Parts: sequence; C-alpha cells; structure tokens
Amino acid sequence: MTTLLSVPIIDLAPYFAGTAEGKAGVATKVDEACRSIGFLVITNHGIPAELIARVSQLSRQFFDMPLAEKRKVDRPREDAVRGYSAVGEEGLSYSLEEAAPGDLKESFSIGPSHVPDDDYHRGPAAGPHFEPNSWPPIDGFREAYESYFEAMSDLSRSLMRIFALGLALPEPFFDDKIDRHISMFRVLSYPPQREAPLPGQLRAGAHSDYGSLTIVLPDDKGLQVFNKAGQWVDVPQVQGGLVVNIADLMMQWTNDQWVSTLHRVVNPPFEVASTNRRQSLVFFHQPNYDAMVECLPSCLAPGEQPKYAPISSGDHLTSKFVKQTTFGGTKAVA
Ligand SMILES: O=C(O)CCC(=O)C(=O)O
Ligand SMILES: [Fe+2]
Repeated sequence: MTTLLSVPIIDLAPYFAGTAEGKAGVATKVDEACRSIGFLVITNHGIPAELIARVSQLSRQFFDMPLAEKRKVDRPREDAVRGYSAVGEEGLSYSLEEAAPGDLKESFSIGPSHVPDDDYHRGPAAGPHFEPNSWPPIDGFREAYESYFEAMSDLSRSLMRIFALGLALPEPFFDDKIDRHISMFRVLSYPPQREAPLPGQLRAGAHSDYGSLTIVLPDDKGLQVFNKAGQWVDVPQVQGGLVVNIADLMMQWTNDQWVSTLHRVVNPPFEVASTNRRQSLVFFHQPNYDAMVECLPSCLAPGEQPKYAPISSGDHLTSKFVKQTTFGGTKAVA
C-alpha cells in the first residue's frame, strides 16, 4: 500500500450501489487514505445541495447579526458546546498545550435534538452531552440545522460502516456504538481581517479533532493538512464534495494504524484579507458516551500490545475539556 501525501478524492457511489464488490473497492480506498493522511474528500455522498445551501445562507444571516444579538445565544458553560462563541474566544491549538493567540473565527454549535426522556439521555451519566440547544430568532434556522444534523448522522453511520469494512470487521461493527451518539454540529465563520493577525495567530490553529470522524464543508480554501513527509498540503476544493477526516478516537481504536492528522486553517492572502470571509459547516461525530474504545481485534498483530487503555467515548471527550480549561483557562474546543 502506498503512503498518500495528498488528500484523495473518493466517490462513494459504488458503496451506496450496494454490491459486495463496490463496497469493498470503496473500503480499500478509504483504508488507504486513513492510514496515510487521515483525510479524504467524498463525492456522491447523498447530502442534498439544497439543504447545504439553506444551512449556509441561514448561518450567514446569523453571523451578520450585531454581536449583542449573537450573545443572546452565548455558549452556556465551558463543558457545554452549544450556541455562540465570539472571535478569539477559542484556540484550537490550546488542546495541544501550546500557547497561541485565539483563533480568528466565531461559531455557532448544536448537539442532538428531540432527546428521549430516558436514563441514558437524562440520567447523571449523561453529563453535558445532551445539553439543550438554543436557537436564534431566524425563521427556518432550527429546522434547517436539525435536518443537517440528521443528514450528517446518517452519513456518519455509512462512513463508520465503510470504516468497519476497511478494517476487516463486519460491516455493522460500529452500529450499536453510535446509535445514541453525542456528536456536535458547528458552523464556523472566519471574518475578514482588517488588522494584521498577531504572530502565530491563524483562522484555526493546528490541531487534531477528538472523536471518531469529522465531516467538513468549507466554502473557500485555507484548510491544510500535515502529511507524513512533514509538509502542509492544501485540502482540494471539490465542487459538491465533503471533506472527511478521522479523529483521535479512531486513531486510538485502530492502535495508531489510522492517523488523526494535524490540520489548520490559514489566514487569507494579505491582498484580499480585508474582504475575504470564509464559512465552514463542521460535523464532529462522537460515539455513544458509554461506547468503550479499545484496540480493535483486527488492528493487533500477533504478540503486539495495545498502546492505549480502554476508555469510554464520553470520558475521552470530557478529558479534552479538562486539558483545555486547565491550560490557560480559555474557552477552547475543537
Ligand atoms: O473550517 C475548516 O475548514 C476546518 C475547521 C476545523 O478543523 C475544526 O473546527 O476542527
Ligand atoms: Fe478540525
């Protein structure tokens, strides 16, 4: 298997067509991408263009509101990633224990909606994972965001099935570990830069993501990935494509056979910085909080030891918040 140094574009149509051969072909390509660079761009993913356009337009409308209005749906607490976070309030590289100025972005986040009133969702073990969402007073906003969250949940289940095939596991292996997931959807808005950034300040500092996988829809270039040759390479902008990357939990699950890659969003070129605005829709997929992440049987060679102790998805996520808040006390989250 070759080590890819750039991000491949993978057509999901043969997987969704449903033949064993088509599924295996897609799974092999995805496995290669996840081993080499941890990123891929998917096409024919089935997410309606109309839904993407609607969420994008409503998000722009939200970020255009005055700061005081946006503050009315402000993030409630450090451990509850809901609502609005203003420019400079978060720094992704904080989670790597590296001091850097805050990221030049603002965001709006939601978690699962229409949460059942049962012990898993409402009991003490649920912690902040099913914190209610708050909504700005924009017509159609809630409906569009909830639809997008659902569409991303379904697509993530398909991707996890492809991952299972790529890892020589039964296709539904992950199904019961993600059927009550604690994922998060957030829209990021990177405003024009009318003043020069501080030294080291980026639109999003270098970081890896936390959960199983992330699905990103950027409307402009700027996203870069650190490849195995030690170079920052641009993620290709593909019309109608979605960027997928695997995150820390998946790396842990595979005993480091798959890589959760450092990535960042660079500042726009100086000539266009004062007018360039960038927006991305980002879905962070995170398994059920009680799903145990322990080295997959197919990822251990005979005689090899697992590199990580088993941990639950919920504890893994919470440990990231603790790391961030003890470091500099900044509201930081990926
Ligand atoms: O805006 C982007 O393109 C990516 C953002 C990102 O990597 C993140 O929020 O974790
Ligand atoms: Fe990220």
